[in-house]
Amino acid sequence: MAEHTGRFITLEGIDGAGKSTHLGFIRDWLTAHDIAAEFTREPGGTPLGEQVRALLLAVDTQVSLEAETLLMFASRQQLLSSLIRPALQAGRWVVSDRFTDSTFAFQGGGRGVAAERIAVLEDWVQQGLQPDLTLLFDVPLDVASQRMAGSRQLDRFEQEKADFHQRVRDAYLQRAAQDPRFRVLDATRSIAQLQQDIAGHLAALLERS
Ligand SMILES: Nc1ncnc2c1ncn2[C@@H]1O[C@H](COP(=O)(O)OP(=O)(O)O)[C@@H](O)[C@H]1O
Ligand SMILES: Cc1cn([C@H]2C[C@H](O)[C@@H](COP(=O)(O)OP(=O)(O)O)O2)c(=O)[nH]c1=O
Repeated sequence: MAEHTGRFITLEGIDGAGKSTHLGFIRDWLTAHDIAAEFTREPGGTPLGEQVRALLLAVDTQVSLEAETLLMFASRQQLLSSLIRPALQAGRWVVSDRFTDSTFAFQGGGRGVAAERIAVLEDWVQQGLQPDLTLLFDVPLDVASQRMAGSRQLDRFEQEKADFHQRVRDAYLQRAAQDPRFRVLDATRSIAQLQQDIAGHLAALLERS
């Protein structure tokens, strides 16, 4: 028997790919289908997680790559135990703006932490729980940086050089190729085209028993 009855959806992509833009659309789609859902984000989503987020995104924070990885998982454990698991067990859907694939992509691909090490933390913290559907918003770096230009103050990750973001994108695509829970969206297309695709993926997930 499945561990939970709700569905767990995660949104992933390099910074500026456009994933946060679609949260409102997903919220409206779920409401229109009478589905109760929780929306959250990583790092963050709980009082402790939001403090971790503030620390990790601040441009003047000095942190080793191991400590950064562990803090991502500390925030994740808190979020899983206080929000994600209870919601799924109660039959609610959960939509998270980033989850563990971000750690494999940013700390793994971007910073060079071994994927095997991240997988140990994943097993410990998630105990087998995985998203049911992961939407990967994929764009070339130049499109993402154009989208971010002028529109926001860059955080500690966004300030990284282009080769870091290229490794993050490559790590995402490599991971997506190995796991059927991913849907890779060509996020260079218009918001309307993307929403059409997203609606199709949500409908398919709703149909899945
Ligand atoms: N498909 C799209 N086409 C054009 N602009 C987009 C598209 N998706 C998002 N944007 C714009 O790109 C910027 C970054 O989007 P955002 O959703 O904040 O990215 P992310 O959450 O992936 O970092 C925003 O200004 C947003 O309006
Ligand atoms: C969840 C997670 C996020 N991150 C990074 C990716 C992002 O640059 C940053 C915050 O994500 P995000 O919320 O996408 O930033 P924004 O609000 O600016 O769109 O944290 C990691 O490096 N590892 C992780 O495990």
